[in-house]
Amino acid sequence: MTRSPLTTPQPGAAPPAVHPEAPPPGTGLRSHYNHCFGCGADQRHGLHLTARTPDGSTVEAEFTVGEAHQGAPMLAHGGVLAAAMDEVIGMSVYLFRKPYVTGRLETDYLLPVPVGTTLHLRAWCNGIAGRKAYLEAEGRIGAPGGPVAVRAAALFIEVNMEHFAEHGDLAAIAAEHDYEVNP
Ligand SMILES: CCCCCCCC/C=C\CCCCCCCC(=O)SCCNC(=O)CCNC(=O)[C@H](O)C(C)(C)COP(=O)(O)OP(=O)(O)OC[C@H]1O[C@@H](n2cnc3c(N)ncnc32)[C@H](O)[C@@H]1OP(=O)(O)O
Repeated sequence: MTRSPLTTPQPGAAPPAVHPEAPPPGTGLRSHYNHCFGCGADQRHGLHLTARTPDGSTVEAEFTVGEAHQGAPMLAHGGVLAAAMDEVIGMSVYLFRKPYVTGRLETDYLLPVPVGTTLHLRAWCNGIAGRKAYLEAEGRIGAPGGPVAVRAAALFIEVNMEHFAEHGDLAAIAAEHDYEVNP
């Protein structure tokens, strides 16, 4: 991965520990929001990623590139692939049971990805320093051990739920999460 210093764990960053309330190994992860472009079942234009964790600290998902995801004829749009990486990384950091948002996302495109391809996505955390989580993901063509087509490195920043209340629609989130809007 060609990464910038901004997505390279800073000195003193600690390796992440599996959260005691993380889903057990082998468990599927539920969508964090029904209308999410990445994982929401009710978002008809979305990517519909469904993920699982093999070990409570990393996440795996598959994304099949469809006609709606084209950039060049019959080839995946780079921005859509970046969205898939953003989503799978977001799912992996949510295993730590805190709300995070993407601060920075870097993407390497190594191979063209034709429509109809299933990308096998994997995301993991390289370290945590305060509110900053340093994460990485890859997308492999056709199989978990297939050729790497996309790599991403990201810096996610921990926020509080008020972030979503102030800037978005906390009530919509609270409808799906165990969170009181007006405690
Ligand atoms: C949906 C809610 C559901 C809730 C349920 C639970 C949560 C579920 C969680 C996950 C599920 C999956 C989610 C999938 C979706 C994918 C994720 C997205 O697409 S998120 C959308 C795109 N991202 C934004 O909209 C962020 C917009 N930016 C901001 O709001 C702010 O800039 C923010 C919060 C990122 C930082 O602002 P500050 O004021 O809080 O903090 P400051 O002091 O600026 O930064 C803190 C530290 O981080 C560094 N930093 C911040 N941004 C950076 C950047 N872009 N590059 C490098 N460093 C950065 C700073 O230098 C600072 O570092 P130093 O502590 O001084 O060492």
